[in-house]
Amino acid sequence: MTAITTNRLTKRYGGVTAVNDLDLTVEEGEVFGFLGPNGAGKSTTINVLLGFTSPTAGRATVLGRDAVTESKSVRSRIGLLPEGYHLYENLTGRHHIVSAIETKRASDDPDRILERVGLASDAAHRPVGGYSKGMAQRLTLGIALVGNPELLILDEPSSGLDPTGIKHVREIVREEADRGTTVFFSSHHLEQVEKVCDRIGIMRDGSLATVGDIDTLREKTGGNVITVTVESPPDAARVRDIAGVSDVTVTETTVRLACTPEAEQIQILNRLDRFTTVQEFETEDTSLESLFETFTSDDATVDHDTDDRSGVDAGGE
Ligand SMILES: Nc1ncnc2c1ncn2[C@@H]1O[C@H](COP(=O)(O)OP(=O)(O)OP(=O)(O)O)[C@@H](O)[C@H]1O
Repeated sequence: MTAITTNRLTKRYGGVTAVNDLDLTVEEGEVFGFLGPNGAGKSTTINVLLGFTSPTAGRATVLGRDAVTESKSVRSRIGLLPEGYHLYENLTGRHHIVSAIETKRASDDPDRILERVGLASDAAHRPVGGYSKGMAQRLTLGIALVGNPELLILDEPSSGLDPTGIKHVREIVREEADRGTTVFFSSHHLEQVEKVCDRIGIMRDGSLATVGDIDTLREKTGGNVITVTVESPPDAARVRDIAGVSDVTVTETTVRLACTPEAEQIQILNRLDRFTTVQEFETEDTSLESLFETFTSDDATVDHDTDDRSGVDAGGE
């Protein structure tokens, strides 16, 4: 079973199309990074998945149930960390966890959850009105973990967290994935996404611009960057003419070569060696940040053939 499937999902607000014909599939047990620039339609999609808003057209299925007509039963199986979760200032952190356990009719040990999210016992007994942003975020994550949810929907989970907290979120996400939980992780924190997600989908203007694991996306967008240490600077124009080189930056001691996806690195280095002496080289992977730019910049094109899984559940549409 897939954890999330949307088929031609569309949501319009008046003249604004927030989500446009979206086909998305998230497999059970995967950590899926849901990315996109501001206004791309991420929150609207999440709101449809949770049954908080109805689609204008199309369908969303979550944990095998219809997100609109069976939203209550869907929500009981989900752990949600929404952006800007409302906490009750006068209640303690522990009290929040206890009430979440009662509401979900779960049997969790509240202290175990507080310990998991790194809220030390004295903090857990203080009213949350005095919490820092990061402590409030840890508590919200704790609330999401109540009841061993089958699907965790995390909207900007690293918001307000210090580097230790950010690492801690990653560890919790991996632990949850290891016990079979599906994690739907929406974030602008690309470094965190790159470290924790199995697959990512990048939204743009309400549709998926691309989806896949990061290595596959790297292959699609092409190329690596090779930084070469050289004996003397070669003529940049001649280096630029080497087949497979898309961009060149020359300094006194280095040549930085952006290569096309199909380029043979060794041939490029051999050619470069004719214009200078290659001493050593290093290859860098394209960062998720530059992939994100590739798929969301104004001149980016939507990658139509990436999600081969979408068609399977889309009833052949
Ligand atoms: N309730 C609403 N009424 C009118 N327009 C809305 C509403 N909710 C969202 N929109 C519009 O839909 C589009 C998508 O918004 P959405 O909040 O889903 O984007 P997002 O990807 O979550 O952005 P961000 O990264 O800024 O949170 C935007 O143009 C937004 O203005």
